[in-house]
Amino acid sequence: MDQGPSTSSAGQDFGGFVNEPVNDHAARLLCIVDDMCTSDILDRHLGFVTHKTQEEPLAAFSKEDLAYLKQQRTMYIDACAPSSRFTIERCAMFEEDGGVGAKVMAAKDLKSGTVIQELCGRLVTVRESFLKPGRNDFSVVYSNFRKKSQLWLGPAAYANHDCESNCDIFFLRSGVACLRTNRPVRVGEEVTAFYGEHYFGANNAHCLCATCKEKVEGAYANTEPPPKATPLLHCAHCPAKFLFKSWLVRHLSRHVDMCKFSCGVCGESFSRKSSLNRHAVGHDSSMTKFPCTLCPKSFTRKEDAARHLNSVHLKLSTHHCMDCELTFKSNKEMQYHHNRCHTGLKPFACDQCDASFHAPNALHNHRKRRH
Ligand SMILES: C[S@@+](CC[C@H](N)C(=O)[O-])C[C@H]1O[C@@H](n2cnc3c(N)ncnc32)[C@H](O)[C@@H]1O
Repeated sequence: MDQGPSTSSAGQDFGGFVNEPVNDHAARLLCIVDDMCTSDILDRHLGFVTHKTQEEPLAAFSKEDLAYLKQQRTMYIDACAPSSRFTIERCAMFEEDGGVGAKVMAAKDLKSGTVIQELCGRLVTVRESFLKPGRNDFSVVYSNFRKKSQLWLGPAAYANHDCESNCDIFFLRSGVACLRTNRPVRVGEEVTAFYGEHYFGANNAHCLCATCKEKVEGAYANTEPPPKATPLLHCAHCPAKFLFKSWLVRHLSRHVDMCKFSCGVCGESFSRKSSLNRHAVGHDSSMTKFPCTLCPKSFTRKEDAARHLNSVHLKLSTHHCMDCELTFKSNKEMQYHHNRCHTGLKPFACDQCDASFHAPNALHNHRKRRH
């Protein structure tokens, strides 16, 4: 999101930009506390797993870190409170969000110029090298004026971009910005921000906002030549199609023998040797440093212990991806994520052209856009 000087309304220090030393620790900490808050507060409230930066957890939190976590928690608690002037809801509009996106909707009529303080987020300046595309760069504010990028994480990060947005960024205090309406917003209307002229490609050519749709601009414009159909590799055993041979080869192993690696200690079987190896260290007590607090199981990785606690004991998101640490509310959501991020599987084929997609909502968007 590009922010020139004109949108810096309240904060004279421009949200902590002035002479602020760039500090990867601060950025990491913000990612970690935000992931914790969205898991604990927002995801429980919504009933699905929202975006995560996947930053490695800290070994220990200092007193200052805990105070920081508390402040971030307060932002989400206020945002999810019944008195909040907006709600955060599921949004299946953008394929890039992997079926687990969210959007902000007005819960009350708002006059033009309303500072929605509870729709805020914390800003931390980052080096470009810190940002990992598609992982931790999902909410970045860029200042054309100061030539710096800042992560902006908190409830406000769920506001989508619209080329004629109804809100602007408003700097509340050093390091904290919220949204302010720039025209009257009616209850039930989506609350949107303007990310910048070129956030979704040059002149926002890939923008999928409602305004672009209405004006047949951005990704809806008919100016591009029809996309050249990429020859897809077909699986001989099922309808799956793949872009790369390596993806097809990996997929084919599923049709051969799903469980060819079995554990010599407990007999559990796995389709991959790496999964068996990971499982086997669980039998070696010298390697398991993270015990479950509620049962005798022990884990080599802190994330695995947390995932076990969440799924087995707390019955939170029980469907975990077999290839990464993300968990999902339903098996379908997990499968769509797995298709998109790990196998490239595109089982949802368009009946009017050669395109196929990882999830039904992506197919639906394609049909609406192209046919
Ligand atoms: C700051 S997040 C907004 C919240 C997002 N919907 C989510 O749940 O993660 C930015 C991401 O939302 C999606 N997005 C928001 N507005 C968009 C738009 N106008 N066109 C395309 N994608 C958009 C893109 O995936 C983008 O990377």
